[in-house]
Amino acid sequence: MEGTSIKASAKISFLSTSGCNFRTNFIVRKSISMEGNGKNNLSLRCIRAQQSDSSDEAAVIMSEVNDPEVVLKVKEWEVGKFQDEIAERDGIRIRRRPPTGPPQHYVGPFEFRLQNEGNTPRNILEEIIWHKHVEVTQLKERRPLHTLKKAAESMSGRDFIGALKASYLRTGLPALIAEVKKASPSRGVLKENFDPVQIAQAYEKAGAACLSVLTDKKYFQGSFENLEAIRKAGVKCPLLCKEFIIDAWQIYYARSKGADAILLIAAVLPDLDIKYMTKICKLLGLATLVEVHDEREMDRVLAIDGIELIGINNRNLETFKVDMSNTKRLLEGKRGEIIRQKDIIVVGESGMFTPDDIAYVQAAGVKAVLVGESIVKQDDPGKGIAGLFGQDISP
Ligand SMILES: O=P(O)(O)OC[C@@H](O)[C@@H](O)c1c[nH]c2ccccc12
Repeated sequence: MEGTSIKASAKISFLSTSGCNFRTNFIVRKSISMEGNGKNNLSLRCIRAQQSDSSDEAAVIMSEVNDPEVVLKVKEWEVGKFQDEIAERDGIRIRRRPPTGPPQHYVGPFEFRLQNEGNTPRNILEEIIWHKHVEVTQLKERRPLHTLKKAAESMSGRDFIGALKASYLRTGLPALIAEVKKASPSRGVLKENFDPVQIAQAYEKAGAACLSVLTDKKYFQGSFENLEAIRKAGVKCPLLCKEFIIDAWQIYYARSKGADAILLIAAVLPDLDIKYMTKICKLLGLATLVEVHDEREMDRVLAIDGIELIGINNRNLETFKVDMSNTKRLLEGKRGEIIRQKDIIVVGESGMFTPDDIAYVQAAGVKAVLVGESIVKQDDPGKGIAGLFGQDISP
């Protein structure tokens, strides 16, 4: 337990269960790295995957050993094991889980809190991701991938990117992805009497091309029930499931609840994850919005084949600072050229309140905007949209 500082004197240090896991993990990692990378015996590695990790993915990998898709799946499994190393190589600062175990330990009625550099999140995004990791691990136990897959594959989807393009052609203004957002960690509760279906219907009527529905409970007071309810209420706008995705399982889950698109955050996901998850989305007929915040993330995403939709977040998810010039900076010069060549649609995200804001990001090159706070806060979110654009954009 070297390097562990115990905050209060009454608190006791002990080796947590996760400490044991790490040791097991270490042994597994060692044996895998001895096999080299990439070209070694695939099935041997699959068997090892199954032996070392009783997860669903390993079972799926085993059942599809002869499928070319398996290569990617094994990669995904590897990403799980080598996550930190791969993430570091891609310049990712967000760690997927606390390196020294969760910060809280419950033993019977007692809570032990060990705090040290390793188990305290460095910023809000990291805190969200650590929480998501626990949440998804629990959800996956209740709904294994193979049962979920059937539900996801039986859903029919709407064309998210097509709707954005059609709206841009219709209005000559950036297509609106209107966000159904009750609260956020940076702004607190945005709307007290929050009726997600009513808001979604008002957005659609007022000219939104697509909707974004927050599904994270703890930090955004969203839910998958909201997503499902909006879909079932007959709203025709394609739906983006606004979730912190760290595991392919979540994509199938989102689809089974009615999503037409999902968000992948480049600050969180290594290239390998982005490639693999985009591939799954294509198989399921979902669009992928890949979110970047800085030049490095933009360059990583531009180097990945098959990306059709990139979001530039004006809000830094580590500090909450909003800076609209971010969109402009990331679209200047060579990057803008590549985006045009590849025919990628860029979505300006966050912190837009006025027609001037819209004009500013449109001049920078975006063809769509993702807006939550400024419209959801209005008594009539439909009127909020007209206010945001300075004109009625309803169809
Ligand atoms: O409410 P705003 O400032 O208009 O922002 C909307 C949207 O861009 C924001 O909610 C968002 C962008 N990327 C995210 C990733 C996770 C959670 C939320 C977000």
